[in-house]
Amino acid sequence: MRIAALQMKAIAGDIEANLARIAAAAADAAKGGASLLVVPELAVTGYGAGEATFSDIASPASGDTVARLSAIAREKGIAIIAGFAEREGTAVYNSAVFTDGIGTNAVYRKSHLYGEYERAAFKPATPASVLVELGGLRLGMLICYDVEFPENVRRLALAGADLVIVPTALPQGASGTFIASHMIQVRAFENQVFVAYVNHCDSDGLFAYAGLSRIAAPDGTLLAEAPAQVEALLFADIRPADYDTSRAENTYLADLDRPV
Ligand SMILES: NCCCCC(N)=O
Repeated sequence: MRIAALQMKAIAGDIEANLARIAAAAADAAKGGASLLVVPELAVTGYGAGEATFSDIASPASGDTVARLSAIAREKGIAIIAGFAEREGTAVYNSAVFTDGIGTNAVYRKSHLYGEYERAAFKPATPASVLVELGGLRLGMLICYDVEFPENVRRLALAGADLVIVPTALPQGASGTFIASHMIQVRAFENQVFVAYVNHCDSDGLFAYAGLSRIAAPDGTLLAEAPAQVEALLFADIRPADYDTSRAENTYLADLDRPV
């Protein structure tokens, strides 16, 4: 299955502009033969929108934001995973939705919020394995900081995920460069899964982002990577059978509970 990942300069607080950008990328991704388009953390609202704006424009899983993403997926003929601010009652979650546009929607809520900015705006969710099937593959979702906790990726791998999708808002800096340039490939290798790590680029007035989006294979190699500061649409062919040797040589999951 071919996937596409949009490293995106989102506009803080401008849902219309961000949805238009996502729709254009969905058209390009479908033309490129992709079955799935992934866009960054809070791509619909912009990561730097701020607590008050998140509260004002947050939308329930059954609401307008997911409906419009689903309509884009249906119109362009491609599934979409997108970060959005999700409202449930008085709570607002930092969420990501999978929609195939033809009836399947699945929402994942970020469990490991990063910094006071996020903790002031969002409610943390209990860590959970949200898996969806697409193109014969099992996709799991995490959001940015979640992936920096090995337990979260391991949980998805043990639940049967072939591919872990990570919408992200990784800031510029030495730590961000290390995480993007090293940690993501290790997460893929130590769990023998594919990992798609999809970041913002440039800045939104509040944050400057590292870019450096990438799609890593189970053997730790990169199938695609973006530069630091510009928008990019990445493509990768996800073929688990190509990594049977890696799985046979690196039996972490099988050996996890083997008696010592
Ligand atoms: N190293 C922590 C960066 C996490 C940023 C985020 N949006 O979760």
